[in-house]
Amino acid sequence: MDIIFLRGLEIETVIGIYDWERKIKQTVLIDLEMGTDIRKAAASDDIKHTLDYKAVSKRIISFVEESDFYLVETLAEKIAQIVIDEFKVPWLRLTLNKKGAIRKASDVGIIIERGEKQKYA
Ligand SMILES: Nc1nc2c(c(=O)[nH]1)N=C([C@H](O)[C@@H](O)CO)CN2
Repeated sequence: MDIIFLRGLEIETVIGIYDWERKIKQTVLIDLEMGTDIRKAAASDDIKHTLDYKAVSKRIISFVEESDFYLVETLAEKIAQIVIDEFKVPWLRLTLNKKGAIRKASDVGIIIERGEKQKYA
């Protein structure tokens, strides 16, 4: 299985469990690894034979900007489901970093893996 990755996608959104967090936008950083088979695209040199990482990033940005979840868990799970369902990705690993949420920590967040890693011949 090959991997297409997207790192450091920075998006402003409403996220958090406290009252003050419901009134402001905070930054989340998203890293995504998506399982795929890149060989057809490599052989044809044609975007239609691969996962378009620009299309994925635009969809995630638009979803996250409009969202207002309480937990990072919920936001991460929803993003994962969109990528799997709409882009036919069989496996992904998603890191959601709510940078600055913990005063004495540089980073805090969640890493999830969903789907099955494929074995290609
Ligand atoms: N497991 C989680 N713990 C916490 C979350 C969360 O989303 N998942 N959120 C908060 C607050 O919103 C925090 O980010 C603000 O400081 C606390 N714990």
